[in-house]
Amino acid sequence: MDVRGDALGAPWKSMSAEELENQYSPSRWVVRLGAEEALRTYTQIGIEATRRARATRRSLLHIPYGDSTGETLDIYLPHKAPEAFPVFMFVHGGYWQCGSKDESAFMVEPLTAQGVAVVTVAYDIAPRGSLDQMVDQVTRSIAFVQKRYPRNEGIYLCGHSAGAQLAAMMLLADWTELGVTPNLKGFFLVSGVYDLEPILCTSQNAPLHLTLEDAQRNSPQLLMALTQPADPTCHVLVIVGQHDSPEFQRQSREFYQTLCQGGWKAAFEELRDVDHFEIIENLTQEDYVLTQIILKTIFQEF
Ligand SMILES: N[C@@H](CC(=O)c1ccccc1NC=O)C(=O)O
Repeated sequence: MDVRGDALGAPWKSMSAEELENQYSPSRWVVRLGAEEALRTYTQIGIEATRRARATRRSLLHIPYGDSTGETLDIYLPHKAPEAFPVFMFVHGGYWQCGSKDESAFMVEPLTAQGVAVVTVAYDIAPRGSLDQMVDQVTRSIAFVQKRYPRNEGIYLCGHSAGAQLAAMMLLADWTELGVTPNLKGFFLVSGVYDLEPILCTSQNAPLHLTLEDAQRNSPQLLMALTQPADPTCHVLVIVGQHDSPEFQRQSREFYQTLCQGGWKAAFEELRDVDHFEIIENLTQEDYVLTQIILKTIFQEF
């Protein structure tokens, strides 16, 4: 392919190292605050939401779904937990090297108030875990939830940023060897990265040590082009913020297009006036547009 063709198909290939670093540093695109303050605020809101969730909701904390110390999850139950309920699982972001379930219970209050159980998933971030291990861990966390709540009214998987890559990989998971097919009814992929190759050229790769092969094996954008939907009725909503970087917006749009071409029931939303972090922070609010989209999807109110 000539240089022009390459740049058209993959505009990041013609970017300088500095520009690529910028495009893949979400906090630098926050307009309401400085980059460091934006990251601090995100963590604080997550910690506070988690504290409130644990104080006000019935919770089962640090439940192991596997043998590794990182393989635990938290379950937050609706108040008068009925026999059966939908389950919303959240896979946190942080470029596979930071973040934790213990500061990620943003959406617990509004969702449990409507009868939805919320599960926040921990996985072994780098340098302890490799990306292949993280994908395997998230797969097993979903199988664990299905086995624990076999009569669930649907599992809805949400991932943010790097967590959206992990969640998107679940569209391609092979459940046969786990002995259970989870009742996955919807995906919410928020401000994600679906083609990992550009990450190789950024400082984010220092603790990850991704090779080109690792990146390709874990890029749902590449893998999705080669597969058919396991369940064509499963909703996949690809969401990005107006103030996400152009590269993050391109990644979401192209992944959405690939999902459509592959026959998935996909939708795309660019949410106005929000950046990479505000989208998730706002899930603490019942009246936020994305909280409402999630509730409408779960309760099929269209
Ligand atoms: N150092 C990164 C941090 C970051 O990307 C991030 C932080 C918290 C949750 C998600 C994030 N992004 C992707 O996973 C930045 O520049 O914003």
